[in-house]
Amino acid sequence: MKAVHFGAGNIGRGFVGLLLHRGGYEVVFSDVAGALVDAINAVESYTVHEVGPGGVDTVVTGFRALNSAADPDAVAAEVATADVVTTAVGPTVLKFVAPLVLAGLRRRDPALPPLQIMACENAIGATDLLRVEIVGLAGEEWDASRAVFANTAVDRIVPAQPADAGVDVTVEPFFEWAIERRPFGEHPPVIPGAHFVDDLAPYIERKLYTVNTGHAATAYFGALAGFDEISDALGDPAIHARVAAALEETSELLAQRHGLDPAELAEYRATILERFRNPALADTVWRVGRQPMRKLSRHERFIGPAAAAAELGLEVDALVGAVGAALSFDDPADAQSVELQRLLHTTDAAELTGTLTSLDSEHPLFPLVQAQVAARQATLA
Ligand SMILES: NC(=O)c1ccc[n+]([C@@H]2O[C@H](COP(=O)([O-])OP(=O)(O)OC[C@H]3O[C@@H](n4cnc5c(N)ncnc54)[C@H](O)[C@@H]3O)[C@@H](O)[C@H]2O)c1
Ligand SMILES: O=P(O)(O)OC[C@@H](O)[C@@H](O)[C@H](O)[C@H](O)CO
Repeated sequence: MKAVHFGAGNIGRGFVGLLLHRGGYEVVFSDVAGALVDAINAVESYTVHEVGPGGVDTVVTGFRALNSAADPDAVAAEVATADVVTTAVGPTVLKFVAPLVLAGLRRRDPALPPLQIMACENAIGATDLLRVEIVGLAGEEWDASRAVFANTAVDRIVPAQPADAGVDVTVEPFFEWAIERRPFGEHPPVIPGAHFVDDLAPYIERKLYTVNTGHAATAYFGALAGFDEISDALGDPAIHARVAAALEETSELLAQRHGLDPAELAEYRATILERFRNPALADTVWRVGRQPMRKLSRHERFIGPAAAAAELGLEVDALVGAVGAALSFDDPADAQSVELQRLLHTTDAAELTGTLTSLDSEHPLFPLVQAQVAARQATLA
């Protein structure tokens, strides 16, 4: 069995590649970073180090890597004969992966089973997004019987890796991978430890609106207070209280929307905050806060739950406070952070609120976010 995995970065090697290897797939990593591709091809194995309570080391073998920027044709040839395609490139990069997957499908022997495609990104409906890109490129030639698409929710914290780590990856021991079951019919992919579910919505929303809302809130409050590391930021009682309050608001929404048990949600929140506090993980506010404009967009970790909660008349003060902290995220190395700070200097508060969140000005959340934008602009004047 063979899997082609796009994005040989932190989660690609430290989670998706690892579980595909455990499932018995040969893993062909495809990446645009030439030095990373060379480094992967220079070794016969790499080690995933789990740090924290119960952590173990796992040696991964049976992989190779291709440079999709230098040799897209080779990638298409691998896709043509693969069983599974996965991605972990970031939601905004899926449109660049789509042409390669389509090129592989065009070359695929019609006698082969449908290609099983799963995008493993932090976004609701990421695989749907990839499917729309592929189908759009194919136009009238699209043959829906050649591929199956399943949305997934992946959870494991994999920080940026030290420069001297080679292709080894340090990760937390915890992981969760929920995958839509129905698209696969009787033939799901072999991924030990993953669970297949009929309705992914509660899983992806619980994950994105708890793990990622809490993580990003910690990063933005932490950066504002001068912390570099997530574990240190959460050690600050004032930041802990603000993050916990934001997660109580998202839990209330999840309980109402999906009927999730409040006591189980409280336990889930506690586990997650404990994961963030893992001192062995060396995760930074800069990685976790990366791409703040993506994180402030309509269906993402802040505006997604806050908009839905506001529509239901639920509390959103803590989430709105976290949005305010996100507006202060100022990392010269992050293109979206630079653009956000530029827009704050140049754009009227109401217009910028609409640009960032895509909320209608009549939406009950709109004036609350606009007030945060105006307050941030007042500090810059
Ligand atoms: N790191 C985590 O803790 C974690 C956990 C769950 C989900 N995710 C999600 O996984 C995705 C990747 O995150 P990451 O932390 O591994 O980032 P990363 O930057 O470590 O890895 C992304 C990789 O994608 C590669 N890439 C960029 N453009 C590409 C292209 N066109 N084709 C092939 N490869 C390309 C990059 O070179 C890089 O190696 C994101 O959507 C993220 O939200 C990350
Ligand atoms: O990858 P992002 O930028 O969407 O979010 C940053 C982190 O919150 C994220 O990578 C988490 O570590 C991960 O989602 C944990 O499962």
